[in-house]
Amino acid sequence: MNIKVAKFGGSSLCDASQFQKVKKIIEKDPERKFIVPSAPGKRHREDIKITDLLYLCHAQVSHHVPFNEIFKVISERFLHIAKELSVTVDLHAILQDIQDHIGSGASLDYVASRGEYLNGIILSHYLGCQFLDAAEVIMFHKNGSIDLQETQKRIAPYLDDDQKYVIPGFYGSLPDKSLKIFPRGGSDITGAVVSKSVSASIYENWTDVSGFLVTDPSIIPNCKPIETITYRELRELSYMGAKVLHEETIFPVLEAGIPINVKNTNDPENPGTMIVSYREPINSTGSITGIAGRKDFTVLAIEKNLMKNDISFVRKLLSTLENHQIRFEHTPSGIDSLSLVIKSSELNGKLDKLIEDIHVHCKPDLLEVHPNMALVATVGHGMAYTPGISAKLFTALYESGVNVRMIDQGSSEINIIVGVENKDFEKAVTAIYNAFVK
Ligand SMILES: Nc1ncnc2c1ncn2[C@@H]1O[C@H](COP(=O)(O)OP(=O)(O)O)[C@@H](O)[C@H]1O
Ligand SMILES: N[C@@H](CC(=O)OP(=O)(O)O)C(=O)O
Repeated sequence: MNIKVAKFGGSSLCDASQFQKVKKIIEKDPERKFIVPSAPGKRHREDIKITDLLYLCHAQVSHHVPFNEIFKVISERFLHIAKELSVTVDLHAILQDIQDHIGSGASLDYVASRGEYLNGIILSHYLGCQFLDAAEVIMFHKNGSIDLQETQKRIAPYLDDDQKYVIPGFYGSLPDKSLKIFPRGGSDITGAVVSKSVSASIYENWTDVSGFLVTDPSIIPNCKPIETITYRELRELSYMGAKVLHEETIFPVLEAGIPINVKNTNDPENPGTMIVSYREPINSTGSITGIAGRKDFTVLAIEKNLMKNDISFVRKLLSTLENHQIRFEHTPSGIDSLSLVIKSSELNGKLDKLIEDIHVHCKPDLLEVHPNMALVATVGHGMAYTPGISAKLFTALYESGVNVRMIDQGSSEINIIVGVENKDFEKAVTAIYNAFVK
């Protein structure tokens, strides 16, 4: 029998009524054998995710401030879900144990992971499935990278029975048995790691939208969904800010070619989006796959006459960044000019010294700092080979009055990135969407 892995995000498990939808989905398909839950997410716009409350608990304890009030909110949320679902597991004892551990200075990774752990326990009881603690099966190397071989070995004993298993998302264990979490949003990565480890026929990622949409629905309401997208396109879009899937999700499933199906827990019959290794390139109708972007970058624009003749210039510039431990995103360049696009958060408290050091080591003729920039990526497999795409994109931006401050097609032929001012970000996304999709 094929094995399917089904990951349910925090929005799919935010309250008892969402759990009921999840149960129907799991019961509908016997192949859905491994279920990966996140912690309860937001029930409405102003709500707070359980994971955020757990981070807050840890911060309170590290500042020697009482955390009991916040922990009470967390406990009540889980107890309420369990009560509404008539789940009889003794949550009080488990919650007390967690509270004691947090109070005695448990690690951030332990504290942050408890939302998935508790949700996993409730979900497994509610579904009548086995609970498989991620601490026992999702294994990391000492250096913090995922140990796929060991994970596969640990999950192997559970493959051939007729049980279904709930494995909480977001965390696993280091070789010394301490807990380690993935980056925020990382339950998606757990789902991919489990899929790879069990050679799943498909990795279903259940969320609150009907698949990967062409762009962020908070900018374009009723945005069109993407039917099929390649891993590479997805990687570009999620790296550039499309929130649905964590940007590292594809790596475990990429080599094995396991398709990811993004589906909507609130509309389970909708086919959602299939993420696959290959699809036909976009054709001469000039369509695109998606648009994503982020605000708050700073561009350092550097000019130096005969820059290309100074063979050590780029090395000196990048060494200066390295000395300050600053990561950059893009480096569009011209004959005698080069720009560094850096997340503004990377520069906090470091900008003045960085500029001083660039002047000392690289001696540029001109160095300008442009803060408050946003990047907008338009992504589509085969875009570079399709005449007219750039013209359409830049015409749309021009006609909307968006001032394009930077262009970067990079070496990947599936992406055109433009830099605009933060204030023009939504306008730029809307202009591109209307030109290509509407
Ligand atoms: N391109 C996009 N397609 C779909 N959703 C997007 C996109 N960009 C941003 N989003 C947002 O991502 C949300 C789903 O991601 P997330 O909140 O992490 O879900 P989950 O709780 O299921 O993990 C959607 O509700 C939507 O608001
Ligand atoms: N709960 C964790 C992990 C996660 O992936 O959550 P979600 O699936 O709701 O994005 C977080 O908030 O970061």
